[in-house]
Amino acid sequence: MDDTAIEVADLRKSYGETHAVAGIDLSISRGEIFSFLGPNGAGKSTTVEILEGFRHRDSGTARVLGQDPGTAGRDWRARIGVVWQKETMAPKIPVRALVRHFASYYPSPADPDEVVDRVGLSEKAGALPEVLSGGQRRRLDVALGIVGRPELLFLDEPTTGFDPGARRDFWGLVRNLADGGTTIVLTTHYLEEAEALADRVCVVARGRVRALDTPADLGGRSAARALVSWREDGRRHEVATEEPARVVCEAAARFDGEVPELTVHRPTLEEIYLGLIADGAEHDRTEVPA
Ligand SMILES: Nc1ncnc2c1ncn2[C@@H]1O[C@H](COP(=O)(O)OP(=O)(O)OP(=O)(O)O)[C@@H](O)[C@H]1O
Repeated sequence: MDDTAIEVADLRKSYGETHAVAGIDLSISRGEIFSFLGPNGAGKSTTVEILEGFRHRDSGTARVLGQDPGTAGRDWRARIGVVWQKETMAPKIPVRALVRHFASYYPSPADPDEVVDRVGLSEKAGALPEVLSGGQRRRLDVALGIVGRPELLFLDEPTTGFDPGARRDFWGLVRNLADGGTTIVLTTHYLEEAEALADRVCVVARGRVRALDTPADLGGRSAARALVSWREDGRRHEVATEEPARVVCEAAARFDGEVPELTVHRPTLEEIYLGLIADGAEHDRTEVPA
């Protein structure tokens, strides 16, 4: 079997004068958790909807599970799960019955009861969707997205409205799915979610890929200097260094033990991300003079 789940080259889509997707190239491996990050209006949803086969591209090539999403048929669609950014329209059917109903659309679905349990809705299995809380409603969307046992699962801001515990449970669920071989394409605005889950993150801004790498290496993060800071002689000292361990050891030797108010700071994914977005804005300004 081909190891590539998604391959796109020079993907483009405009709405009138808005170049929502302005030439995107990327490749996603089977079993990978791949995360899109980017500011509002960056072109993430448009890209993902083209890959899901719900939006037509203007130009470029796209292969998703070996087929062109613009022309692929029902068999292909049954291999894909989607959790939309907006709530799925749910009829007045209780949670468990609804998940069972959705399961009946797929050739080899998961056990609906197990799915309800996996998303943490067992206690609400008999409730109508309309009485669920925002976070519970979102979990129902996730249940409907995974009940067909998709090979490829698109999650568009899946944890909006989740409390911190539910978010961590959800991360566990996504990791389990990926361990079982499901390819996951996650769009999120939560940097910690991308960091916790993604094998690789793709920063998109103004319809283009700004950076694509592992969370640890994105934008040169792992090679970036650390900031070591401590209190000595009544004032704060700060050293930006590629060798934080050496700086800490030297300080520890001087103090013969604990170093007062010692901190070692490495750039967070959020700091790297904000830098990439700012760099991109500069780049765009030089490309398109006001
Ligand atoms: N149906 C549409 N008609 C016209 N313009 C659209 C349409 N859909 C999206 N756009 C525009 O295309 C650009 C990219 O939108 P898109 O929804 O892909 O961004 P996004 O990165 O998913 O944003 P967000 O993080 O806010 O969901 C935006 O400028 C948006 O206004």
